[in-house]
Amino acid sequence: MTSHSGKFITFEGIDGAGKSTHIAFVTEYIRSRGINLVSTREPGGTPLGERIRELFLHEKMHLETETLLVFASRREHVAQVIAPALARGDWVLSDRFTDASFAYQSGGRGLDRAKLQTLADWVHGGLSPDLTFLFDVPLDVARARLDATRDLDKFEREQADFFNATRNEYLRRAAEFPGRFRVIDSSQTIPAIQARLAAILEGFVP
Ligand SMILES: Nc1ncnc2c1ncn2[C@@H]1O[C@H](COP(=O)(O)OP(=O)(O)O)[C@@H](O)[C@H]1O
Ligand SMILES: Cc1cn([C@H]2C[C@H](O)[C@@H](COP(=O)(O)OP(=O)(O)O)O2)c(=O)[nH]c1=O
Repeated sequence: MTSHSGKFITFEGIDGAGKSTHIAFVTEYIRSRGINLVSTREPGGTPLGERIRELFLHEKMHLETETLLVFASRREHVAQVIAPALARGDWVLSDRFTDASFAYQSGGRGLDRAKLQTLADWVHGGLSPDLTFLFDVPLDVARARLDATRDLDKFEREQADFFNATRNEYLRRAAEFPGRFRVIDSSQTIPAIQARLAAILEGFVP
């Protein structure tokens, strides 16, 4: 649906699903094919977006304020980073994009999906991911991995019901858009996951 020549790949999953671990592998895999790529993330990806990210992650606010902030960050990200990179023919790897807003703000928090769709139509400017990896894992596995590693942000401190609803919305989106989503069972070992990622990418890179 997009007119660019680069590819736009996004990475999604509940906190602790292993997204960061596997982005590194995919980045290396694509670079090794001689493709220029831009690695970025949301919320963030631009200097303004990174400032929004700090507010978004650490301040308490109304659900709709939170949603508007993340889409403001995304608008800047699309305009300054994603669209120009794709137009140059570079590939863009983004640690989260709009599916995260559906999963967290709608699935987890209960915002009306129609409002998110309106914002997405407004902010994307016709652009959409070509491929989305969803790292899917049961909540107890994700929590055990996170507890072992770091201080949690406000989303990571949420309760089990929130993360189960978030995960379910991701899976619902994956079923709705099977053409671009690849669901990865992240309870497997890292080498098993890498083998699956390589098999998917083999069919995707030129
Ligand atoms: N398949 C896996 N098996 C065991 N540990 C894993 C696996 N994937 C990730 N981890 C570990 O779990 C923790 C969280 O992974 P991370 O990639 O930071 O998750 P996310 O970015 O999705 O929050 C890290 O310590 C990481 O090494
Ligand atoms: C992009 C996005 C992220 N988030 C949340 C999910 C994560 O809990 C948090 C930051 O994501 P992330 O960068 O994946 O966190 P970390 O660096 O700790 O792995 O923001 C939303 O709630 N909505 C969104 O639209």
